[in-house]
Amino acid sequence: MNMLHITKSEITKRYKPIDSKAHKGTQGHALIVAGSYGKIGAAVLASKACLKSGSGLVTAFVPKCGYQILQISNPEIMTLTDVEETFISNIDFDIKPQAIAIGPGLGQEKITQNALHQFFKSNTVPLILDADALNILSINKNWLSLLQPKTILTPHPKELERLIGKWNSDEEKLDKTKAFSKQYHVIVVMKGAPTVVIDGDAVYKNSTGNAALATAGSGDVLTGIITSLVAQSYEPITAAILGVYLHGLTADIALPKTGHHAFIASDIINYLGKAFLTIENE
Ligand SMILES: NC(=O)C1=CN([C@@H]2O[C@H](COP(=O)(O)OP(=O)(O)OC[C@H]3O[C@@H](n4cnc5c(N)ncnc54)[C@H](O)[C@@H]3O)[C@@H](O)[C@H]2O)[C@@H](O)CC1
Ligand SMILES: Nc1ncnc2c1ncn2[C@@H]1O[C@H](COP(=O)(O)OP(=O)(O)O)[C@@H](O)[C@H]1O
Ligand SMILES: [Mg+2]
Repeated sequence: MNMLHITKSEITKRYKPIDSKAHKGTQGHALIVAGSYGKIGAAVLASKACLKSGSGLVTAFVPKCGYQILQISNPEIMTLTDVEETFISNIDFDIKPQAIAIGPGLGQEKITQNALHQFFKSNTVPLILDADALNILSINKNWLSLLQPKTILTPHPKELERLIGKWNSDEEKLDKTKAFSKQYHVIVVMKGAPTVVIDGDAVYKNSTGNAALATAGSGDVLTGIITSLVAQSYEPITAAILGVYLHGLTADIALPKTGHHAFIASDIINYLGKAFLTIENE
């Protein structure tokens, strides 16, 4: 099988140090479309992880109820709001991001589903889809053909099952995911222990991470990391591989200090700097 282990040496080959002449305008602008009433935290986590992974500018697009939460919890992040108070109804903005994430905490209101449909019909910006964006696609499977090639999907096992149906073995799960990836020309980040990234017949198995990551919001953070790397002009497949490696590495570095129990999704964000330094110092 065409399976590559995502080891430190594979990562150092792909990592691009930040240019000494970089400025916020060259470090990529990422847009995070996320959150609904009660789940604005998902938007906070994803957008903060995005900023802390190197994007020069990050904008969060949230329902109106998320405005103050975003601005107070993350002063470095710009915030755009939907016309609706508690959910997103129309993905409309006048910025030019280099990568867009949609999904964490989004909810599945019918109006939100329609907003996604309209967006998919016209969008040409590299896209990362997670959580409710995946659940919405699962109940509207004919919209999958609207996605641009190399769109990144980051399902956990339940979200993957909603997309591709049940499997009876790991082999069948892999085969079905490869077939799905080929049919829609998308990259699938099969989250789990370990996370496996699928791009058609190419399979990349991650080598970092531990059970400390089994905590609310850790997937929202991964979405932010991968989106940041795409905004910084990494190829989508490289962003996916590097993103899952860094995400897992934060937990490996933190574990001796935090233990499994007390590690939370915000700690992934706190340890991102140390994870990047591990790669840079190779
Ligand atoms: N602070 C926040 O605002 C948070 C918001 N979140 C959002 O909440 C929404 C619901 O997400 P959920 O993922 O909780 O709901 P889902 O219904 O999609 O997934 C939960 C189900 O998936 C199963 N599952 C998850 N990971 C699994 C694994 N590794 N192996 C086997 N089964 C697995 C669980 O047992 C459960 O049955 C999403 O929009 C998500 O982004 C969550 O990320 C948690 C934090
Ligand atoms: N036992 C584990 N070992 C390694 N990684 C794990 C483990 N449990 C969870 N993770 C990682 O944590 C993340 C969980 O994502 P997800 O279920 O979407 O969380 P949430 O929706 O709460 O943000 C994934 O990246 C997954 O690979
Ligand atoms: Mg999730």
